Amino acid sequence: MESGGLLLWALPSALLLALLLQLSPRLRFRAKVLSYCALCLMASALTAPACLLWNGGRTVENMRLVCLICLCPVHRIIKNVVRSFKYLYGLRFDVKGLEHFQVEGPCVIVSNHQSVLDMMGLMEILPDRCVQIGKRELLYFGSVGLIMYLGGVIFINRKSTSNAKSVMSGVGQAMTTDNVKVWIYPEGTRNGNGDLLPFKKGAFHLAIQTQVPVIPVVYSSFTTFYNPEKNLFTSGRIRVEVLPPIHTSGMTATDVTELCDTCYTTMRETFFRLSGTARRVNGSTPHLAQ
Ligand SMILES: CCCCCCCC/C=C\CCCCCCCC(=O)SCCNC(=O)CCNC(=O)[C@H](O)C(C)(C)COP(=O)(O)OP(=O)(O)OC[C@H]1O[C@@H](n2cnc3c(N)ncnc32)[C@H](O)[C@@H]1OP(=O)(O)O
Ligand SMILES: CCCCCCCC/C=C\CCCCCCCC(=O)OC[C@@H](O)COP(=O)(O)O
Repeated sequence: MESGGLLLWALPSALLLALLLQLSPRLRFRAKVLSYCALCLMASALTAPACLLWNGGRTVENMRLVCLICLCPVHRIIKNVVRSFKYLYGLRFDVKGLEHFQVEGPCVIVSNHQSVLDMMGLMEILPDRCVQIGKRELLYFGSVGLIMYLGGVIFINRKSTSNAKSVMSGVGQAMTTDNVKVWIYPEGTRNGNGDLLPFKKGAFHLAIQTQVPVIPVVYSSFTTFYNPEKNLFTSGRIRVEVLPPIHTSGMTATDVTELCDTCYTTMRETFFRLSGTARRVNGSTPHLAQ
C-alpha cells in the first residue's frame, strides 16, 4: 500500500520536474547551481568529522591559527574532495606555471574571482601550507562554513577596513612564523563580467609588510560556459596560469599602489590572452584601483 502510494506521487512529480527542467532554461540553470551548492554542503558535512578527528579543530590562539592545520592532511582532504567535483560538471583545467609556486617560504597569491565555481579552480592548484582570506559571512554557510573554518580560512569583515586591516596584520605575523602562504582575491568580490574589477590594496600591503613575494594566478573567463544572465552552465575548459613571483624585498608602504597597479595590469593582460578576448574597445584604459 505504502510503496504504491509513494509511486503514485513520486513518479509524476519526478516526471513533472524533468519536464519543467527541459522547458525552462532558467530553472535548469538554477537547478545546476543548486546542485553544486548542495554538493558542497553535503561533501563538507561528510568531510568535517574526518577533519575534526584528525586535528581536534582549529588553533585560534593569537592568530597562530594555521600551524596545526597545515601540519596535518586536512587541506589535502578538502582539496581532493573538491578536485573531484569537476568531473561531475564536465570542467577541465589546463594549468601552466605551477613551478612558480616553488618559492622558499611564505608568499601572497592573488587571483581573479568570477563565481562560486572558483573553489574548484582554487583546489585544482592549491599549494601546500596555503590559507585563504574570505568574507566573514561565509562562516555561516552551514557545513561549508565549518569546513572553511577547519581548513584555516581567515575571515574578514569587509565592511570595516580597520577590522580587516588588523586581522590581516595578524596574518602577516602568522605567515612568517608558521611559513604559510596566503591566497587573496584582490577584487574583493565575485565578478563574472569578462573583465577584472579594480584591486583592493590589502594583499599588497600584506606582501610589502612581510617582505614576501606576490604570485599572481589568472583563470580564463568562464563566460563561454557559465553565464547566469544567459542561463548558461555547460561543460568547459578553463586555462590557468601561475605567473612568476614579484619580489617585494626593499619595498615600503609608498610602493603599494605601484605594486598593485603592476599586478593588475599584468593579470588583466593575461586574463584577456587566456580568455581569447581582445581588450575591450571602450574599456581599454586600465581600470586601476583608486
Ligand atoms: C570538503 C568539500 C567542501 C566543499 C566546499 C568548498 C570549500 C572550500 C574551502 C576553502 C576555500 C575557501 C575559499 C574562500 C574564498 C573566499 C572568497 C571571498 O570571500 S572574496 C571576499 C573577501 N576577500 C577580500 O576582500 C580580500 C581582499 N580585500 C582587501 O584586501 C581589502 O583591501 C580590505 C578588505 C583589507 C580593505 O578593503 P577596502 O574596501 O576598505 O578598500 P582598500 O582600497 O583596499 O583599502 C582602503 C584604504 O586602506 C588601505 N589599506 C588596506 N589594507 C591595508 C593594510 N593592511 N595596511 C595599511 N593600509 C591598508 C588602502 O591602501 C586604502 O588606502 P588608500 O586609498 O591607499 O589611501
Ligand atoms: C544551514 C545553512 C545553509 C546555508 C546554505 C548556503 C548555501 C551555499 C552553500 C554552498 C556554496 C558553496 C560555495 C563554496 C564557497 C563559496 C566561496 C565564494 O565564492 O564566496 C563568495 C565570495 O567570495 C564573494 O562574495 P560576494 O561576491 O561579495 O557575494
